[in-house]
Amino acid sequence: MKFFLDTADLDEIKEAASWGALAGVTTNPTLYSRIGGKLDDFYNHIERICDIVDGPVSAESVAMTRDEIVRDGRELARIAPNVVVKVPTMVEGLAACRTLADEGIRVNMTLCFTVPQAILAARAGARYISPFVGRFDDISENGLAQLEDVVTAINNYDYTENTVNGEQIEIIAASIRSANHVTQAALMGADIATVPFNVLKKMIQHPLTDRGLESFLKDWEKVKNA
Ligand SMILES: O=C[C@H](O)COP(=O)(O)O
Repeated sequence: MKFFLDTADLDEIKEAASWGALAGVTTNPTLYSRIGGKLDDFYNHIERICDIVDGPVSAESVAMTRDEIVRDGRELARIAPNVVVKVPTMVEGLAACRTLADEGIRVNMTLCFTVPQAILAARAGARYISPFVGRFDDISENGLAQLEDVVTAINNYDYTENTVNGEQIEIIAASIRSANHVTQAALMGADIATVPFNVLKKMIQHPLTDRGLESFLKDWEKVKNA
Protein backbone atom coordinates (compact mmCIF):
# COMPACT_ATOMS: atom_id res chain seq x y z
CA MET A 1 0.00 0.00 0.00
CA LYS A 2 1.11 3.54 -0.75
CA PHE A 3 0.24 6.61 1.31
CA PHE A 4 -0.98 9.96 0.06
CA LEU A 5 -1.59 12.90 2.38
CA ASP A 6 -5.14 14.30 2.19
CA THR A 7 -4.46 17.98 2.79
CA ALA A 8 -3.61 21.31 1.17
CA ASP A 9 -1.49 22.41 4.16
CA LEU A 10 2.12 22.93 3.05
CA ASP A 11 3.57 22.47 6.55
CA GLU A 12 1.80 19.13 6.93
CA ILE A 13 2.99 18.05 3.48
CA LYS A 14 6.61 19.08 4.22
CA GLU A 15 6.55 17.27 7.56
CA ALA A 16 4.97 14.10 6.11
CA ALA A 17 7.39 14.14 3.16
CA SER A 18 10.31 14.30 5.61
CA TRP A 19 9.19 10.98 7.12
CA GLY A 20 10.23 9.24 3.89
CA ALA A 21 7.01 7.32 3.28
CA LEU A 22 4.85 9.80 1.38
CA ALA A 23 3.91 8.87 -2.20
CA GLY A 24 1.54 11.69 -3.12
CA VAL A 25 -1.03 14.29 -2.07
CA THR A 26 -4.75 14.68 -2.60
CA THR A 27 -6.58 17.97 -2.20
CA ASN A 28 -10.19 19.01 -2.54
CA PRO A 29 -12.05 22.36 -2.39
CA THR A 30 -12.82 21.91 1.32
CA LEU A 31 -9.18 21.23 2.19
CA TYR A 32 -8.06 24.27 0.18
CA SER A 33 -10.67 26.47 1.87
CA ARG A 34 -9.58 25.13 5.29
CA ILE A 35 -6.11 26.66 4.84
CA GLY A 36 -7.62 30.03 3.84
CA GLY A 37 -6.90 29.42 0.15
CA LYS A 38 -7.79 32.18 -2.33
CA LEU A 39 -9.17 31.53 -5.82
CA ASP A 40 -6.44 33.45 -7.65
CA ASP A 41 -3.70 31.60 -5.75
CA PHE A 42 -5.06 28.08 -6.36
CA TYR A 43 -2.81 27.13 -9.28
CA ASN A 44 0.24 28.59 -7.54
CA HIS A 45 -0.63 26.60 -4.44
CA ILE A 46 -0.87 23.33 -6.39
CA GLU A 47 2.51 24.19 -7.91
CA ARG A 48 3.97 24.68 -4.41
CA ILE A 49 2.71 21.23 -3.42
CA CYS A 50 4.22 19.73 -6.59
CA ASP A 51 7.56 21.32 -5.66
CA ILE A 52 7.53 19.36 -2.38
CA VAL A 53 6.17 16.03 -3.61
CA ASP A 54 7.40 14.05 -6.63
CA GLY A 55 4.41 11.71 -6.67
CA PRO A 56 0.88 12.34 -7.90
CA VAL A 57 -0.82 15.53 -6.63
CA SER A 58 -4.60 15.56 -7.11
CA ALA A 59 -6.21 18.94 -7.83
CA GLU A 60 -9.97 19.05 -8.17
CA SER A 61 -12.13 20.67 -10.82
CA VAL A 62 -15.29 22.27 -9.44
CA ALA A 63 -16.89 22.64 -12.89
CA MET A 64 -20.21 20.94 -13.55
CA THR A 65 -20.20 20.41 -17.32
CA ARG A 66 -17.92 18.13 -19.33
CA ASP A 67 -16.52 20.98 -21.44
CA GLU A 68 -15.66 23.06 -18.39
CA ILE A 69 -14.16 20.10 -16.55
CA VAL A 70 -12.00 19.30 -19.58
CA ARG A 71 -10.91 22.94 -19.79
CA ASP A 72 -10.06 22.93 -16.06
CA GLY A 73 -8.30 19.61 -16.39
CA ARG A 74 -6.07 20.83 -19.23
CA GLU A 75 -5.10 23.92 -17.25
CA LEU A 76 -4.45 21.97 -14.05
CA ALA A 77 -2.35 19.41 -15.94
CA ARG A 78 -0.17 22.23 -17.27
CA ILE A 79 0.91 23.18 -13.71
CA ALA A 80 3.28 20.22 -13.33
CA PRO A 81 3.73 16.74 -14.82
CA ASN A 82 2.65 15.07 -11.57
CA VAL A 83 -0.73 16.83 -11.36
CA VAL A 84 -3.69 14.44 -11.43
CA VAL A 85 -7.05 16.00 -12.21
CA LYS A 86 -9.69 15.14 -9.63
CA VAL A 87 -13.14 14.81 -11.15
CA PRO A 88 -16.45 13.94 -9.44
CA THR A 89 -18.02 10.60 -10.33
CA MET A 90 -21.07 11.84 -12.26
CA VAL A 91 -22.11 11.72 -15.92
CA GLU A 92 -20.34 14.96 -16.86
CA GLY A 93 -17.30 13.79 -14.91
CA LEU A 94 -17.17 10.47 -16.78
CA ALA A 95 -17.38 12.19 -20.16
CA ALA A 96 -14.64 14.64 -19.16
CA CYS A 97 -12.49 11.79 -17.80
CA ARG A 98 -12.67 10.02 -21.18
CA THR A 99 -11.54 13.13 -23.06
CA LEU A 100 -8.75 13.94 -20.57
CA ALA A 101 -7.49 10.34 -20.54
CA ASP A 102 -7.46 10.29 -24.35
CA GLU A 103 -5.24 13.40 -24.17
CA GLY A 104 -2.85 11.62 -21.78
CA ILE A 105 -4.04 13.49 -18.67
CA ARG A 106 -4.39 11.34 -15.55
CA VAL A 107 -7.71 11.56 -13.70
CA ASN A 108 -8.68 10.66 -10.13
CA MET A 109 -12.41 9.97 -10.00
CA THR A 110 -13.58 11.23 -6.61
CA LEU A 111 -16.79 11.08 -4.60
CA CYS A 112 -17.10 7.43 -5.65
CA PHE A 113 -19.29 5.33 -3.38
CA THR A 114 -20.44 2.22 -5.26
CA VAL A 115 -19.19 -0.60 -7.46
CA PRO A 116 -21.17 0.52 -10.55
CA GLN A 117 -19.75 4.04 -10.19
CA ALA A 118 -16.24 2.62 -9.89
CA ILE A 119 -16.61 0.36 -12.95
CA LEU A 120 -17.92 3.23 -15.06
CA ALA A 121 -15.01 5.41 -13.89
CA ALA A 122 -12.57 2.63 -14.83
CA ARG A 123 -14.06 2.25 -18.31
CA ALA A 124 -13.99 6.02 -18.78
CA GLY A 125 -10.20 5.94 -18.39
CA ALA A 126 -9.68 6.86 -14.72
CA ARG A 127 -6.09 6.37 -13.51
CA TYR A 128 -7.24 6.51 -9.87
CA ILE A 129 -10.60 5.79 -8.29
CA SER A 130 -11.36 7.16 -4.84
CA PRO A 131 -14.06 5.29 -2.92
CA PHE A 132 -15.01 7.24 0.23
CA VAL A 133 -15.03 5.27 3.49
CA GLY A 134 -15.78 7.72 6.32
CA ARG A 135 -18.71 9.45 4.65
CA PHE A 136 -20.48 6.07 4.36
CA ASP A 137 -19.86 5.50 8.06
CA ASP A 138 -21.28 8.99 8.71
CA ILE A 139 -24.67 7.84 7.41
CA SER A 140 -24.54 4.57 9.42
CA GLU A 141 -23.41 2.46 6.44
CA ASN A 142 -20.33 0.24 6.39
CA GLY A 143 -17.75 2.26 4.45
CA LEU A 144 -15.07 -0.43 4.65
CA ALA A 145 -17.44 -3.09 3.24
CA GLN A 146 -18.24 -0.76 0.33
CA LEU A 147 -14.52 -0.17 -0.25
CA GLU A 148 -13.85 -3.92 -0.22
CA ASP A 149 -16.55 -4.47 -2.86
CA VAL A 150 -14.95 -1.82 -5.09
CA VAL A 151 -11.47 -3.35 -4.65
CA THR A 152 -12.78 -6.82 -5.54
CA ALA A 153 -14.85 -5.64 -8.50
CA ILE A 154 -12.07 -3.55 -10.03
CA ASN A 155 -9.44 -6.24 -9.52
CA ASN A 156 -11.68 -8.79 -11.28
CA TYR A 157 -10.99 -7.13 -14.64
CA ASP A 158 -8.24 -5.61 -16.71
CA TYR A 159 -8.83 -1.95 -17.51
CA THR A 160 -5.43 -1.15 -18.97
CA GLU A 161 -6.88 -0.76 -22.50
CA ASN A 162 -8.82 2.24 -21.10
CA THR A 163 -6.11 4.07 -19.18
CA VAL A 164 -3.38 6.57 -20.05
CA ASN A 165 -0.36 4.63 -21.42
CA GLY A 166 -2.06 1.37 -20.39
CA GLU A 167 -1.20 2.07 -16.75
CA GLN A 168 -2.80 0.01 -14.02
CA ILE A 169 -5.75 1.65 -12.24
CA GLU A 170 -5.09 2.26 -8.57
CA ILE A 171 -7.77 2.45 -5.91
CA ILE A 172 -7.34 5.21 -3.36
CA ALA A 173 -9.12 4.53 -0.08
CA ALA A 174 -10.37 8.05 0.67
CA SER A 175 -12.33 9.74 3.45
CA ILE A 176 -10.10 7.87 5.90
CA ARG A 177 -10.77 8.76 9.52
CA SER A 178 -8.65 6.32 11.58
CA ALA A 179 -5.57 4.11 11.60
CA ASN A 180 -7.94 1.13 11.66
CA HIS A 181 -9.45 2.30 8.37
CA VAL A 182 -5.90 2.12 6.96
CA THR A 183 -5.34 -1.38 8.39
CA GLN A 184 -8.56 -2.71 6.91
CA ALA A 185 -7.97 -0.99 3.56
CA ALA A 186 -4.49 -2.57 3.37
CA LEU A 187 -5.83 -6.02 4.28
CA MET A 188 -8.39 -5.88 1.49
CA GLY A 189 -5.75 -4.75 -1.03
CA ALA A 190 -6.55 -1.09 -1.66
CA ASP A 191 -3.53 0.28 -3.56
CA ILE A 192 -3.34 3.62 -1.77
CA ALA A 193 -4.76 5.24 1.36
CA THR A 194 -5.04 9.00 1.37
CA VAL A 195 -4.93 10.06 4.98
CA PRO A 196 -5.32 13.33 6.88
CA PHE A 197 -2.22 14.36 8.82
CA ASN A 198 -3.84 13.53 12.19
CA VAL A 199 -4.40 9.94 11.02
CA LEU A 200 -0.83 9.70 9.67
CA LYS A 201 0.47 10.67 13.13
CA LYS A 202 -1.71 8.02 14.78
CA MET A 203 -0.47 5.37 12.35
CA ILE A 204 3.06 5.48 13.78
CA GLN A 205 2.02 5.44 17.43
CA HIS A 206 1.69 2.48 19.78
CA PRO A 207 1.90 2.50 23.59
CA LEU A 208 4.00 -0.69 23.58
CA THR A 209 6.53 1.02 21.30
CA ASP A 210 6.71 3.92 23.78
CA ARG A 211 6.97 1.59 26.77
CA GLY A 212 9.62 -0.58 25.08
CA LEU A 213 11.68 2.46 24.13
CA GLU A 214 11.46 3.82 27.67
CA SER A 215 12.78 0.54 29.16
CA PHE A 216 15.55 0.22 26.54
CA LEU A 217 16.76 3.75 27.32
CA LYS A 218 16.61 3.09 31.07
CA ASP A 219 18.60 -0.16 30.70
CA TRP A 220 21.16 1.56 28.47
CA GLU A 221 21.79 4.03 31.29
CA LYS A 222 22.69 0.99 33.45
CA VAL A 223 25.11 -0.21 30.76
CA LYS A 224 26.75 3.23 30.60
CA ASN A 225 27.15 3.34 34.38
CA ALA A 226 28.32 -0.29 34.78
O1 LIG B 1 -11.74 14.28 -1.01
C1 LIG B 1 -11.48 13.24 -0.42
C2 LIG B 1 -11.35 13.16 1.03
O2 LIG B 1 -10.63 11.98 1.35
C3 LIG B 1 -12.67 13.25 1.76
O3 LIG B 1 -12.46 13.07 3.13
P1 LIG B 1 -13.59 13.51 4.19
O4 LIG B 1 -14.80 12.67 4.00
O5 LIG B 1 -12.94 13.27 5.53
O6 LIG B 1 -13.88 14.96 3.94
